[in-house]
Amino acid sequence: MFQVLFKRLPGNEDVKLPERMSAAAAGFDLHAAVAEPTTIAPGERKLIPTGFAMAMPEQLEAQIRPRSGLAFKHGITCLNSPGTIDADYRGEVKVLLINLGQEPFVITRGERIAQMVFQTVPAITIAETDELPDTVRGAGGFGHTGV
Ligand SMILES: O=c1ccn([C@H]2C[C@H](O)[C@@H](COP(=O)(O)OP(=O)(O)OP(=O)(O)O)O2)c(=O)[nH]1
Ligand SMILES: [Mg+2]
Repeated sequence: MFQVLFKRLPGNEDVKLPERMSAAAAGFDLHAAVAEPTTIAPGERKLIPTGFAMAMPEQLEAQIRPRSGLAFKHGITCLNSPGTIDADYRGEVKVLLINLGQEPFVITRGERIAQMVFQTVPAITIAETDELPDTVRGAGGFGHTGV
């Protein structure tokens, strides 16, 4: 079990912190902390504030992913999906949305705009070498096994 800390940023007492909408949901829904209704025009991207900052153990990262309902119904998705929240980031979590639909989309304060999924990050060390271990695949890739 990992403990994650959420800190509301000033002026956002009315905006819900990330929450699971079902007991075993993988994603914690993120709420928009826009001051006023914000329109994303077709093809436009906007960075949407969430009103909180966070701290998690360094074995974790958090991924910001789209909500499938918004994607399906309105073409709203995360441009940098999945967005990466580093364990040492203490700034406001923001969601980079893009409207791939045909209609303008209006985001209202408190609306659930994306979801955040936690993942463990393996501890690794890096070493430089002149020789890599052989494999059957070798350098084959990009469809070399056929379709
Ligand atoms: O959807 C996102 C993606 C990133 N971030 C924050 C947290 C993350 O830790 C930081 C940096 O993100 P990233 O590493 O993806 O961006 P970068 O362009 O490499 O910026 P930096 O040079 O600050 O790492 O920005 C968000 O709030 N939302
Ligand atoms: Mg980075």
